[in-house]
Amino acid sequence: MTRIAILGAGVMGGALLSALLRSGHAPEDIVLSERMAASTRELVQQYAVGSAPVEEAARGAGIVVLAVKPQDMPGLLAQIHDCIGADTLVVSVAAGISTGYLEHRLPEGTGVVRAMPNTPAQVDQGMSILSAGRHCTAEHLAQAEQLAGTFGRVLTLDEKHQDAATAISGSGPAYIFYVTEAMIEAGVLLGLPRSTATEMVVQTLYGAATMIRETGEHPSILREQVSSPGGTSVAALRQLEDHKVRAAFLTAIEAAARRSKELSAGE
Ligand SMILES: NC(=O)C1=CN([C@@H]2O[C@H](COP(=O)(O)OP(=O)(O)OC[C@H]3O[C@@H](n4cnc5c(N)ncnc54)[C@H](O)[C@@H]3O)[C@@H](O)[C@H]2O)C=CC1
Ligand SMILES: O=C(O)[C@@H]1CCC=N1
Repeated sequence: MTRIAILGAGVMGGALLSALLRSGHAPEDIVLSERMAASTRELVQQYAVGSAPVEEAARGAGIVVLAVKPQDMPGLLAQIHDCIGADTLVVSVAAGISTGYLEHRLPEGTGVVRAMPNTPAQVDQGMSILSAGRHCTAEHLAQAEQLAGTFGRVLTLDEKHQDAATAISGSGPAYIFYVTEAMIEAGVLLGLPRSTATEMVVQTLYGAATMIRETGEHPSILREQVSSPGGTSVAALRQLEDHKVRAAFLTAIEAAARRSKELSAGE
């Protein structure tokens, strides 16, 4: 089986590691490299996978996953440059880092895929957007799609959409968690015990998301079904409009996309 090296085992690298194991990859086919010794020890003990310095982990791997912060990418690429084989696929999950940037810092002709996953990958409900680099073959892309498919849904899009993908689905869970927190806080304000408010909010989010997926209806139709004339929902929605919550989402998501562009240091 293809050996997979995960370089950087923080939130995303760790999520990928556990998803691969859940989906049946053998621990001996996965090697991780993490510069924080305590995290490495914990993951190696928990998952029985091997660990090695980045150079060693990358050498001989069929797929090398780069899961470090964008700021750490130049150093990592310099470290592994001479360890990438001719057929190795390099998959980067870093926000803002383009395939061109990676290709310029890896051996000429390296197959590269830029991926934008999200943290629901931890529970196999991820959303990953993939974009192929210049030297990425159909087989490379299929490998990357299969890899990302182990922890959720996958879309393959032109790279020009990656900043939008980062802003919508990459960072998206943060907005949903923020809304969740706010709704729980509102329940507490109305006198509910925090645990009761949490259960109500979480099941409501889960139910609403499931409804959107299963009915295929536009969210505005589903919202109208909840909003009885002169009732409670319209009273609340009017406040959300008055406080420009929709406009705030547009501005916020634009800011995330802008930040994704800024993180890209060019080629
Ligand atoms: N957290 C998220 O929701 C998402 C993160 N991403 C991207 O994933 C990448 C990683 O993000 P997180 O996992 O959140 O960060 P993190 O900080 O949790 O993990 C990064 C890990 O890389 C390690 N590291 C850095 N340089 C290293 C090196 N040279 N050798 C070995 N290990 C090294 C760090 O010690 C750290 O544990 C980022 O580029 C981010 O843009 C993408 C989608 C979602
Ligand atoms: O906030 C970030 O920069 C990363 C990329 C997408 C989600 N988390």
